[in-house]
Amino acid sequence: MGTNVLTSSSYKFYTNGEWKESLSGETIDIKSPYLSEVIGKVQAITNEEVDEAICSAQEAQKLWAEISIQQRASYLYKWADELVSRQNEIAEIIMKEVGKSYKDAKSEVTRTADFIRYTIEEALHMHGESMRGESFPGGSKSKIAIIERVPLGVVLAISPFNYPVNLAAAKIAPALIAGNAVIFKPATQGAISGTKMIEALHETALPKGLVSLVTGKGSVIGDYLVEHKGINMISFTGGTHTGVRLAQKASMVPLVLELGGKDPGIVCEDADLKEAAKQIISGAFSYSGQRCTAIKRVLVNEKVADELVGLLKGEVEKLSVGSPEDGSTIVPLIDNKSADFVQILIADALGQGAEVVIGNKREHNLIHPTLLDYVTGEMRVAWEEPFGPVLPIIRVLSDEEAIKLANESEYGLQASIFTKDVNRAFTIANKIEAGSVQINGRTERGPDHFPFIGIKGSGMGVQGIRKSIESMTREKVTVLNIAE
Ligand SMILES: NC(=O)C1=CN([C@@H]2O[C@H](COP(=O)(O)OP(=O)(O)OC[C@H]3O[C@@H](n4cnc5c(N)ncnc54)[C@H](OP(=O)(O)O)[C@@H]3O)[C@@H](O)[C@H]2O)C=CC1
Ligand SMILES: O=C(O)[C@H](O)COP(=O)(O)O
Repeated sequence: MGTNVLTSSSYKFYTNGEWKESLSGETIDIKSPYLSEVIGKVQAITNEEVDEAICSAQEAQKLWAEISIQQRASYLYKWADELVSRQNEIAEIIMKEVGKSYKDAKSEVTRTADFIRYTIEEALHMHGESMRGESFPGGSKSKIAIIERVPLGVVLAISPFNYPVNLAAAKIAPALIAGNAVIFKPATQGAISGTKMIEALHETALPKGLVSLVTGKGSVIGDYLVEHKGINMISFTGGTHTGVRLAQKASMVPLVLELGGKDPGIVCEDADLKEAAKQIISGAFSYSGQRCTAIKRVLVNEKVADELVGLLKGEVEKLSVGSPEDGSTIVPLIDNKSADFVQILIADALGQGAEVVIGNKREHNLIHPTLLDYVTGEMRVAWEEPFGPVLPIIRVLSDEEAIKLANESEYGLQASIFTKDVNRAFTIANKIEAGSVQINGRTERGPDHFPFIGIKGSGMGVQGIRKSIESMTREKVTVLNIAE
């Protein structure tokens, strides 16, 4: 850390194997969330440039699907190696661009390299199947179906700001190994990190046109990309509002959507409260709560609520607050608008009788970790995703009430249950409407080969290495009729 890694004030977009400036002549300023300065500009590309990218992707994909998976793997292994060798530079850019601590940014890069390698290995070990007609009444033994997975074509990968490298590569790697081409649209705040990741991919001498980096505001080029007839599959991670809009615009293409969340941490009266408090605070406040999987509300049994609140407060007091350059856990939010939104949720709750346990302090877009007690269902913070460091505590009288409140949410990403009674944990888990339920642990996406699922307003389809590969391929059946 320390040297200035942002060497170019204006970053180019990437298509057909070349780095280009947009003919629009327009760029977008990328302002660091904590440095109060513009750290670079990215191209605002035109619809015609999107067309060119998709056209070259279609061409390149045909040949890419023809070569062997071992050949495709060799490019991706090189990509993983390149990322590792550039980890310090990329981590520093992630830190500056999205305000994530250097340590977390670095582990995002190494996690990405691990992800790519595991994706290759998984794909190498995925095989088709065959079946004979004789199993069905009247069917014949001489009819054999060979069922293989084939690529879908051109995958549109749209990623959010909070994991600008990892969540993008988590789409690009499975798409490529399965034989697809990729149009990658990074979050604008995150596009420089995305550019660096694609520079590493470019170093592998990947065939021209196979991957394009298209930069520009989602509100400007998003619909054009999503509705484009040359796109055969969309993998999107981002907010629920954007995802729902996208689903309405996209027609007749498979979609995987990983969206927002309001993960509850349910604490039963028999829980190990000390451990629960640790897990909840780490789950809620890492990277200032800017994680889809952050614990975003605590539903605690009234009998142990006072004790838990004391323990939670103690854990919050240990959190470091400040600059990502100092390795702080609580860092300035991505922009002022996001901080304003968190502030509105806090003010609404306080106006309706919630009590501040700790926090509710703000310096520009840095919001100190805030615990709110006595939150009720009337308050917005009980239901809305803050994407910031505020954790509401709702006191409940029973497991049934906790389950009811958990399920009344529009979201269904994950939930955590804290109890020493495994039967009780399963009884609750079975009733929770969420993609995943964690028992005695914080909500989180990893390890990355686990299926990662959002239901209701939290998404559609499944990610996770094998599931991502499956989502970017389809089954194809070839039937052999042997002469008898
Ligand atoms: N379930 C999951 O796996 C995850 C979910 N998330 C969710 O993402 C949100 C935070 O990320 P954030 O980046 O702010 O999310 P946004 O929804 O604002 O943006 C996500 C991506 O969508 C793009 N986009 C914006 N408008 C359109 C459009 N009309 N058509 C197509 N694409 C568009 C954005 O581009 P641009 O930046 O240019 O606007 C960005 O690349 C939170 O709600 C969080 O919960 C985050 C991570 C993981
Ligand atoms: O954006 C997010 O929040 C991630 O998908 C969650 O990943 P994590 O649980 O590994 O932080």
